[in-house]
Amino acid sequence: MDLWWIFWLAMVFLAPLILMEISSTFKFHFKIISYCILCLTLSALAAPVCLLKNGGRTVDNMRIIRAFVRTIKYFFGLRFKVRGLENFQFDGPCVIISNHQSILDMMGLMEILPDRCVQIAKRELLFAGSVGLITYLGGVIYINRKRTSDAKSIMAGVARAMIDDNVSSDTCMLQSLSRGSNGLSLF
Ligand SMILES: CCCCCCCCCCCCCCCC(=O)OC[C@@H](O)COP(=O)(O)O
Repeated sequence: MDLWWIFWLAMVFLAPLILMEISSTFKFHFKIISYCILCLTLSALAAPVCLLKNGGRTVDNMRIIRAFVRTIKYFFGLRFKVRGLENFQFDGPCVIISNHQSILDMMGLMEILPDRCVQIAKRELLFAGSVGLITYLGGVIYINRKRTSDAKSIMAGVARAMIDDNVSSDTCMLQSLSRGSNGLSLF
């Protein structure tokens, strides 16, 4: 009986494990690619849940997206430590300005994301397959960074919506997700 297929199947699973032991560069890229594939897969799973629960594009879907994203840490054996959560208590509407460095930070963001928090992101995200779809369903507002006038008018619209929502400078919170700030830090 030809058992070569078992050998090749085993190699498909074993080769990455062996290469990860040998090369830290491979390990890094393998993990990043796995992370992206996981994001695409979870987005594809979360999209129908969002549509069934909330019917379309709404910030309420972010609760569902947040729950899906929070599972990613278990795939990679990660644990998050949040420092300064006492500075992150607020009653009314507010603006959160977060500093992030890569797509990996999204996991940390989702650990502390408050309910009904409308996010602003670069427009390119809309074209990221199922991730684009999930950001659309989650009510993300897109900014075209290549067209400053468009970006400005979108931001002006956001500002008007915030004024309508009674967000004043008193309720603005300047928080940072990066290390070393006085606000909130994620490790
Ligand atoms: C269920 C799995 C879902 C996975 C993805 C869900 C994502 C939902 C939240 C989206 C919020 C993302 C905020 C991104 C903000 C943004 O757009 O940052 C741009 C920066 O990077 C700078 O980019 P660059 O200059 O190209 O390095």
